[in-house]
Amino acid sequence: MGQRTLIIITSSELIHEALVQKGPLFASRPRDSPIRLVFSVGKCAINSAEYGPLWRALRRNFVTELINPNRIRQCSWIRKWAIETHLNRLRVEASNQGFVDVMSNCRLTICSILICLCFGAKISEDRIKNIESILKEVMLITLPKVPDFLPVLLPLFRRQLKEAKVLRKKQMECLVPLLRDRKAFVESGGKHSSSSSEMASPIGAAYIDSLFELEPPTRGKLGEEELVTLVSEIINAGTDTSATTVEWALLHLVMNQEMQEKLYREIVECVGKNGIVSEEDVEKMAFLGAVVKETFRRHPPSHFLLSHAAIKETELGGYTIPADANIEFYTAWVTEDPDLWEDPGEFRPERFLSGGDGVDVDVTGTRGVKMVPFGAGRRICPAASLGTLHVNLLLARMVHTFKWVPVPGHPPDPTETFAFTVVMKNPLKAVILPR
Ligand code: HEM
Repeated sequence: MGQRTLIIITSSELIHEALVQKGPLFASRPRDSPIRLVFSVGKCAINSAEYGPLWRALRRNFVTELINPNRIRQCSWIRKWAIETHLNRLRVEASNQGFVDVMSNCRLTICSILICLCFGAKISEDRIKNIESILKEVMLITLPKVPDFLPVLLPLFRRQLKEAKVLRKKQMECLVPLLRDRKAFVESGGKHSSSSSEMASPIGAAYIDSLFELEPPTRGKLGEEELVTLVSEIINAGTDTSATTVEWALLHLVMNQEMQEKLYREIVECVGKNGIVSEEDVEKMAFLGAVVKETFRRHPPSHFLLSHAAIKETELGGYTIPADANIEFYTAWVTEDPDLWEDPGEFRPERFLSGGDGVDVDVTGTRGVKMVPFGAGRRICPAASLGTLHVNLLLARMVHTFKWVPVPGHPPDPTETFAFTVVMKNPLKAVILPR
């Protein structure tokens, strides 16, 4: 890999011009650093004509098999099961230690939902914890590093390359058994039973089934290495982003009890004090939607988008972008811009209600870039609606079931730190009181 120019784009107009107006000229940059390649086999046949068609086939498959509205409805039992388990776990944790840790619980719950969506299997909490921690390590080791931009420095990263290979082995060991179980289950028409997991219905119930079948153009079926990579990417892409959002939203609700009461009242008006919030209910809750949007604006889980590359020399906003330049988009900047937002540093969900400065915002960025928590253009997060549903539902059920208050003597600390997503440096702890 030769040396490439690195360009970081921060302006709202240039992000829009590059990703929406000139999208095809700013293609995805396949993961091609040696450390990333350890985890990206196959999907990432660099410099090969295969990458584009394979990526498009996977994306199409993702949309039809994982996030179409019918499939989302079919899988609502998974969220119900995972969130009930989540609320019980919080009760136990609170009675054992007097408070709960928000992030670790939300990560575990979202991760269990995504594992179940992918493999159609309910597995033990210890196994979910093991998968979650291995995938978190994978995510951290594959973050962009200096040799991604300056390959000449690669020799300094030999130790990390070795560590990456050991980690890849662990990743395969924890996911391949699930994958083989599911395959045997599907091939036996639902008769095969495994001692290590409880399988859901074999037909159409697990995302991995569609990957077993997939035959992308120019190549045969995907192998186990590739399947593990693809499923890990989905679990990683959906876990931290959603869990971080719930944690930041709750931080504001803990610090501002009036806001929390307003949200609680909206939920009770919709489902009653003892009802159970459903997926249809959350769509009717305007204030909940506003709290979640304001969280995406004020605390976008990811400050940068995925890497892009200029496929040929291109003009952007009057500048010449050289062919093959690495383009990074720093999108968090636009949500802090006082020309685009009133008092951008304030957390004020009402800005997304009638008359507010955010009410007409297009979060897909198609009509202009004011906030793009899911990216924009051809590479926009394919699961934005599913991610939003997970956040809305989890937050609504947590606020409906418990009143959230600060731990006495330990006020929440809103300092940020970077760990793939931008998270709270000191994870949120709170006391929960039954409603
Ligand atoms: C609150 C939740 C979420 C947020 C804020 C979020 C945000 C993002 C962002 C910013 C990107 C990069 C887009 C770009 O570079 O233009 C992305 C990509 C992606 N997201 Fe999400 N996401 C969320 C939930 C999910 C969920 C639940 C899944 C899976 C079920 C998922 C799967 C993906 C995948 C597979 C990609 C990569 C697409 C590609 O390679 O083209 N995301 N997401």
